[in-house]
Amino acid sequence: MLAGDRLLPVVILPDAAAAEPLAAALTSGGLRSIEVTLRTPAAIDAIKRLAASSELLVGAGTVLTPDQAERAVEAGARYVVCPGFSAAVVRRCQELDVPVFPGVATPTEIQMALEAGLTAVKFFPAEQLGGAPMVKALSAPFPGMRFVPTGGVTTANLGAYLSVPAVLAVGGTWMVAADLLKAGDYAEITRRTAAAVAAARELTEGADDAR
Ligand SMILES: O=C(O)C(=O)C[C@H](O)[C@H](O)COP(=O)(O)O
Repeated sequence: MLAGDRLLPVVILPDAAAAEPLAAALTSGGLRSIEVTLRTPAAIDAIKRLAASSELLVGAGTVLTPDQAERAVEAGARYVVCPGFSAAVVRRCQELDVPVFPGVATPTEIQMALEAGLTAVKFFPAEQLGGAPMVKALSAPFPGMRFVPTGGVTTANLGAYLSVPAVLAVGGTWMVAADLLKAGDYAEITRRTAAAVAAARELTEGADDAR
């Protein structure tokens, strides 16, 4: 699902009316998914609008409770991302048949995710936890687990993450930074998105050639 672009833009939307121009900016930058965090009152409405009107695969982020997962899925979210591991949230998503990516930071949490039947998790906050070398070290004992490092990722360091075979995709707000959304600078959002897409494509194709 996220394996195509290997990039997941994480958005904190203050105003649901920004949903459509933002979707257009991301799509023209070459992206196909978006994670709308439930950090603002506009989030559920924004998910509804994106699910109804854009070609993007829309997910909900910062999901902390089973009820939030349910509301997000009702609004049209097709996957759920959490900052940490909650067995209750994971279970509800599985009941709803929606992919869920709980956040992990330790081997213990990865084992919890494995026990819950998951094959991919978010690694959060990635840079603060030790970056790409930490993902590499954590992935060694869990060969079946894939990671989505998020937190502190930028165009400058995404290559280090995407070079780790266990990394499914990287996520973050850098392509859709709050100041750009506030200023309505969709051209810069498209520019950052296109730069990230090009960097990710180059790395992924390079890795495929080397295999
Ligand atoms: O809470 C969640 O579920 C999240 O999605 C957390 C966000 O992914 C990170 O806060 C993004 O971090 P930055 O890219 O460094 O801004």
